Amino acid sequence: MGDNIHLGDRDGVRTPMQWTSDRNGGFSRADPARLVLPPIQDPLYGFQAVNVEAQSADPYSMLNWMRRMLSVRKQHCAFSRGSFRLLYPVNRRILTYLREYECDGEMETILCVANVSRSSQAVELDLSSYAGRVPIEMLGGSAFPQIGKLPYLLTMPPYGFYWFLLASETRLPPWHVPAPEPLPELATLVLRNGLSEILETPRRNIIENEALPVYLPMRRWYAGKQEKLKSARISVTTALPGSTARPHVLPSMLAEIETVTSGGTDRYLLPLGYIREEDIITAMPQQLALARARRGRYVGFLTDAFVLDTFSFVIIDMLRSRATLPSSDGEVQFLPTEALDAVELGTEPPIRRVSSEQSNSSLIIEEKMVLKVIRRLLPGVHPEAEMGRHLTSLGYANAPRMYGEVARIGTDGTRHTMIMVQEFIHNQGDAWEWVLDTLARWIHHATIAEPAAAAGTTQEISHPQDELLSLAANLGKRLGEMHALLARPADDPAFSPETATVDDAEAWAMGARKQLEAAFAALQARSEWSNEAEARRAARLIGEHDRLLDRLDALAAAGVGTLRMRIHGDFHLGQALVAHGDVYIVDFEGEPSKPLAARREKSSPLRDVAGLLRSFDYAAAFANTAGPADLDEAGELRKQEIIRKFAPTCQSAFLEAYREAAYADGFRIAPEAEASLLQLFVLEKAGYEVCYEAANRPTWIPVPMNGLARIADELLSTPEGEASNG
Ligand SMILES: Nc1ncnc2c1ncn2[C@@H]1O[C@H](COP(=O)(O)OP(=O)(O)O)[C@@H](O)[C@H]1O
Ligand SMILES: O=P(O)(O)O[C@H]1O[C@H](CO)[C@@H](O[C@H]2O[C@H](CO)[C@@H](O)[C@H](O)[C@H]2O)[C@H](O)[C@H]1O
Repeated sequence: MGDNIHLGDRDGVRTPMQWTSDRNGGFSRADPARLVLPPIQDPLYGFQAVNVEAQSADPYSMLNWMRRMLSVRKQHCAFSRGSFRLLYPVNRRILTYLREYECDGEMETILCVANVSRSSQAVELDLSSYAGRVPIEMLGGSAFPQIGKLPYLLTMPPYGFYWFLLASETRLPPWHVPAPEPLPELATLVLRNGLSEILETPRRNIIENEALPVYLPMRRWYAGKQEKLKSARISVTTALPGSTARPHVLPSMLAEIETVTSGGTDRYLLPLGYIREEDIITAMPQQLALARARRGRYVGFLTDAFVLDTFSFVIIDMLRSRATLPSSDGEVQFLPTEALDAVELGTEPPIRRVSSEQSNSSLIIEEKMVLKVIRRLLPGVHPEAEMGRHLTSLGYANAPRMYGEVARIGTDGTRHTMIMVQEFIHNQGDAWEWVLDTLARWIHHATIAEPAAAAGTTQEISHPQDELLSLAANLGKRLGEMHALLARPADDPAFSPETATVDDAEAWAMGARKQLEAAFAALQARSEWSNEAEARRAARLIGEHDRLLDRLDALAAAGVGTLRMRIHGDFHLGQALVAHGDVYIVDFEGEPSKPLAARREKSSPLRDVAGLLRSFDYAAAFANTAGPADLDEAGELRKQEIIRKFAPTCQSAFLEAYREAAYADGFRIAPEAEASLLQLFVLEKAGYEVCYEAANRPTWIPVPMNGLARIADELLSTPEGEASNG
């Protein structure tokens, strides 16, 4: 600022500092004509246009940019003391180097990439030795796609640059959907006619003994990752008909895979289909392939039929015709609801896959319906299908309408729900993503944009904090309304509310005890923590085991006489869709690791409330590891203050709105019972989360572990019989 490149020698940088737009740029009150070297008057760079006062007020000015760069640089020793290693990408217009420095036992790695040319460039970097790490852009705090074994592609604007912190997997952004990892090597099967031939030897042996043992542990929906897989076999199959619209496509099959691990026997649904190589237009059929399959002159893949559009079309056709298909064990029934009749689809409706790598796999058909393949098959009535029908019949408007269910009824009468189809809710994402985005905006607002807001140069229409509080209140209101409906007397015994007895309270305490014991076992089994503080916290928590469990009975006893009814069962921010300024509740299947009967049990509605309270805590913990990395000490303090404030204020707004909406028509839970039960269920939920993360996302364990440690501290610091309002 203030350089005059037209002056000779070094005088160009010796012009006075342009402080303000006042006389002489605020540098001197003297008569401008009497200055030895007058400040720059140039219309572009003169002090009227460029000065410290104006630049301080603009968060995106050169001055503030420079401050942020300096502050980032100061926070990371790797910039000043780290090792320096040049990378040599093929594109020589891109300068790339790594800085690494070990600080407090942790290696910090920074990747710097600069486009030194005047045109946009693309570059492929070999970062395979950092596979699994997540590049976090250090100025804005945004996470980039995870590094894999393949070359890492970046596009750069003219003279653009990036500084990335190569962080651990826990910093993955919520939108991140990992590309499914293909099997390292695919066997080749030969098929003459239909898919049923895979059930014959030697093809069956190849699938069961070679492909599945590698394939299953790579799937997010496979819940046995912690145990050794002893065997996997195709236990039940149901042949689906072909599609009349696509006669060249080989009919798919509903295959049920029985797995045996040290933890027991499980059953998973893996619809199988065949796709010719020439028909493949996306990577997924190949990524999710179990084997190559040759059929006549065509080469193709035996793959998860979820990725084949024809599979979904056939399921919808079967539902519309209320079909029943014979299966190797019983029959598969296609059970539509009346609501399905009102939904019309085009001849080739577009299909969008939400993700194949969740607890279940969901896809969206023509933005009208969601088809969900249930992966872990359990015997019994499926709570989501049942709740969907019931809430639709009660006229509850904030959950998707149920369109149908596909279930296999075994020869012994056992039911296994395999697929569900429901209304698609147009949405702005789920509340988890929404909360994280809004929280990040709040932090940005308070740490970077606020000085500008104070100077009146920017205007936010609404404050992110207000938006968060309003979302929290909406969540409370809609959950409360749902519970108020479910608390009403019902003809169907599966839905009629009851009063909790002493036995129920004992069962609640027992359930929480088992869950916590499993969580302690998972914590004890973990040998490595990412830092000393975490390791100490885990050890301290484990040490509180007995004292904590001793408190459960008293907490549960406070629930005697309160209402037991059907509930959501696994309510968290990811189970609410944000749409039209409102929220919609989805995924009524309950906690996926429990048997169906347990998930259908009537329980306290406060379990759902506790689930959401925990979820705000998760969001706070997640936000703490994300967000702008360029904060100076004051900015970091403000960020911490926001994160500290966020969860409790949202939790209060949520609770208040919940009570107002739920406690009506004689359904009310007294404050003391409410406080004790919330403590019990929050504890149990945190225990569940530790186990869930251990089995599914082990790098996330610290999030619920830290939560559990804090809840335990709060509880143990209050004398027994006195509930803390944590
Ligand atoms: N009815 C729906 N309308 C729109 N999107 C939905 C609907 N149901 C589910 N989704 C989307 O699919 C995601 C996963 O659905 P969910 O039922 O939670 O599956 P899972 O049982 O695998 O967790 C949700 O977070 C949401 O983004
Ligand atoms: O959505 P699902 O039915 O598959 O539920 C399971 O997975 C959830 C994570 O996807 C898990 O939720 C936990 O992580 C969430 C953030 O990803 C957080 O908002 C929740 O509060 C936390 O419990 C859920 O417990 C599990 O059952």
